[in-house]
Amino acid sequence: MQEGAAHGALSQALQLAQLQALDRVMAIAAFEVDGTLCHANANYLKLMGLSAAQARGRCHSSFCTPALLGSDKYETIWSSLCAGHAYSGIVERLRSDGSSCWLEATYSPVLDAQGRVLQILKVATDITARHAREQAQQEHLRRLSLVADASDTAVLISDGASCILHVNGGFTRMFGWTTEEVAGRTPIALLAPQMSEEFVNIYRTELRAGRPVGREEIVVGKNGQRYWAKVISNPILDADGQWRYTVSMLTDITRSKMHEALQHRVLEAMARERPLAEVLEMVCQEVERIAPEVTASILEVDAQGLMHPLAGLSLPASYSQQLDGVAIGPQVGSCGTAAWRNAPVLVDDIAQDPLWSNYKHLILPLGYHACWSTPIRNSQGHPIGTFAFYYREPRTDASSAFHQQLVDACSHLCALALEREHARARIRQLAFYDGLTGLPNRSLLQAKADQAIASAARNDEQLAVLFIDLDRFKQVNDSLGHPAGDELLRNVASRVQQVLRGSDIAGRLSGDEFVAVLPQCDAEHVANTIERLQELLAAPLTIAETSLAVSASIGIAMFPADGRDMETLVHRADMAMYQAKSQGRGRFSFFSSEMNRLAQERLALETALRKALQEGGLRLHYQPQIDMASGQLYGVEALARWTHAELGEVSPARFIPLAEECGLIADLGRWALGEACRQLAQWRTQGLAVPAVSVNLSPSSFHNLDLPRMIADTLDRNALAPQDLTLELTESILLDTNPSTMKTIDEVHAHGVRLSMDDFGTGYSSLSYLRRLPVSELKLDRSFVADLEHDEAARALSSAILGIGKSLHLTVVAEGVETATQNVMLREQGYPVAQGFLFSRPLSPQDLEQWLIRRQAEAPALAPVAQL
Ligand SMILES: Nc1nc2c(ncn2[C@@H]2O[C@H](COP(=O)(O)O[C@H]3[C@@H](O)[C@H](n4cnc5c(=O)[nH]c(N)nc54)O[C@@H]3COP(=O)(O)O)[C@@H](O)[C@H]2O)c(=O)[nH]1
Repeated sequence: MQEGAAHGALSQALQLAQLQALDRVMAIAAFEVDGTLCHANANYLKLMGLSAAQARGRCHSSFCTPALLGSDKYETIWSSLCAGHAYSGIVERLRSDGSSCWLEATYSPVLDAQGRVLQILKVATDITARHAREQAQQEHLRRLSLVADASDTAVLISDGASCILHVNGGFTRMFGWTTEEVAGRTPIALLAPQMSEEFVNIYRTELRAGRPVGREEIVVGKNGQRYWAKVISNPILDADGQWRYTVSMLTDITRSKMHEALQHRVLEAMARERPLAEVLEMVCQEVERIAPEVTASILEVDAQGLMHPLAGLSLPASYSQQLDGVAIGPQVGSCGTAAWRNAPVLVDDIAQDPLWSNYKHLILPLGYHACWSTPIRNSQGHPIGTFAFYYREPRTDASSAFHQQLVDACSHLCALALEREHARARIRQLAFYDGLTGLPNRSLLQAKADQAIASAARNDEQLAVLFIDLDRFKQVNDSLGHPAGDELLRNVASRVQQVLRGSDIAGRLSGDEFVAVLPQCDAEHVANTIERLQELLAAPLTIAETSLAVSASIGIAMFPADGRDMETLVHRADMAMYQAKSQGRGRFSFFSSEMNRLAQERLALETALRKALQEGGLRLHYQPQIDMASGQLYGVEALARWTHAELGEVSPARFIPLAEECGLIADLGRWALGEACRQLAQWRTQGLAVPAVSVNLSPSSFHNLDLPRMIADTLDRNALAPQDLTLELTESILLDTNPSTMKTIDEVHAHGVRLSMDDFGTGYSSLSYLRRLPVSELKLDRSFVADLEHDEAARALSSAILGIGKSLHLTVVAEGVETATQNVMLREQGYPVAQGFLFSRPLSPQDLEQWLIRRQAEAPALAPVAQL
């Protein structure tokens, strides 16, 4: 009994201790069945932020969140408690300050002896901090999984046996499989079955050793879609260093990899100047390596719209050859139509598609059923080729995305290679061919001729070089304009080519000069060829609505007789051409050694003349011009003289044309002007009355727009008036089409310098021409004067010319008066001025001074002139 009482006391004490311990660590509260708080320990009050007085009478619902109160849950739980059922859970409650706290709580109904619920006892622990941590952790995990699933990187987790455990959303999107579909399968067998066993072993060894493995691989998805993927596999080891998992990440690098794989090789080949066909074949091979299910082909489309196979060795040559030269069009298979439309053409069923109706018999026997062709465009967007895939198996949607990327990469590269080739061809054309006629230019002609000459030398054969110069080409150019001249040259080039053999070489040197090289050719063959050429050239030709009679002067030099190299042969053929030209139009002439001698002489003379002009070796003589009425000096004409050290006196009739030909005439004119003005000024200083000086200027001197200023300076420098100077022009100036000529003439005239038309009556003496030129003087050509005494017509003409001059208020000077009879006749006709040996030959300045002094002394006897 005592023992029992002791045991009971101990048990009570223990219960009390437990309750006290519970009371110390837990928050405890008791609620009436209606929810009124009837007891709360210190922990509870503290947790809820209440004093005992504030807690008293509060209802349980006042601690609950509006969300809980608004839901059915609250009523359900409370009813269940009131029905005697306990409830445990994590609950959110509101403190007195409105903040929320999280409790791990147990609600226990307190029953009376009859089992009726008297109160609800709540025992709770504050887990607010833990709850916040867990929430944060969950959010972190949620975000992580979002990253994993939302990322485009495919992530795959496999175990140590390489069996797939999990794939992320990115994997599913990229490859089409969900985790459920691929769990348990090995990644390599699934994605890259082509991978070698050797690599698989290395791969596993590395992972087992804890080392990550990275590689770039072509991988295949659920529907056959292919990607070029960058794969990084990271092994996850456990605490014991055992390989437990592998996390592999696969990134789609198809586009960049394609560009890299293709561009690397192709651009390198281009940089190494490999031929176009080789570069494009490389593109096809690379494509077929990346996508073995296709056969690639590249065609070029030329400027005429004809197709030419460039690459695609996997297609039989017999097939490609049949496409060569086929014109693009609206129904010309996939390629011809793609180039025609300048848009991709995809034909999935060649057998049925009308685009292939004329060509399917070529391709179907080869086992191809589909063809996808894309135009290759130049930088202006025009089709210059096609890039095509031929398929033996039906195409799939999955593969076409991959193929599209290949097409994009390749057509760009092909365009680059083709455009580069076109640019090179254009450069070649510009560098070696004449832009106007398309004939080889001087450089190419030289190179080809060198080869032909070397071959002729080796085989001991003759070879002819023809120098062809069109007759009167300048006139066509000047009268019909340059476009007409160009057309004439193109036409002549084509006619020259027509008469030549395949082995002959034709080229254009410059202007209207062509050269032809005829290998294995004797003089007879040359003559025949030239005869045919002249006949062909003479065939009617209408340019700019004008019918032209074309002829050419041709010079011929023969290898080896006339020279052993092209330079010599062309030079000698040129000399022979001059010889031919001097004989009239449409002639030809073979080179001779006499011609050569003359040419050498001419060259020597040219050199000496240049030197004389530079070193003051030229002089001026002056021929008096006489006023017929008074017998007084009217003026003097300055005439150039040159005494050559070996040749002696060289006639101006020889060195003036030479100066024209070798471009010295403008310098000579400048010198003559300066010297004549200087001399006139000097005479005047000496007190000699020389009224004016005439200077001969060639038409080319008037091309110089600076001539008027130069004349004005010269006159100023010598204190002369403009009317002291007369410039003698020849009628050929009327044919000069240089735009500067008329402007210069007008300016010189406006300055007050007189202009005289020399040799009048021999050339283009037309009144309309004369009116255009502001001349003050005409000089009757001396041929009329020479014939005056014996020729009625000459007399009539000289009279008519005088009439023309008078009607235009021009002074007419009779040239070349040698006899007194001529002089009388001219005076009777009314000529106001005369010049000729009768009065004086051209004289040196000193002789002219003596002449003047003598005349002045004899003045009474000399005037009138008839007394001469
Ligand atoms: N552009 C330049 N042309 C010039 C210059 N100096 C001369 N020439 C031209 O050269 C041609 C030949 O000239 P030249 O041998 O001096 O002959 C001139 C006279 O000597 C000659 N003449 C004069 N009177 C007579 C004569 O009674 N009988 C006869 N047989 N010949 C005579 O005529 C030439 C002058 O002719 P023209 O100039 O037409 O007045 C000649 O065309 C010169 O023009 C020069 O510096 N620049």
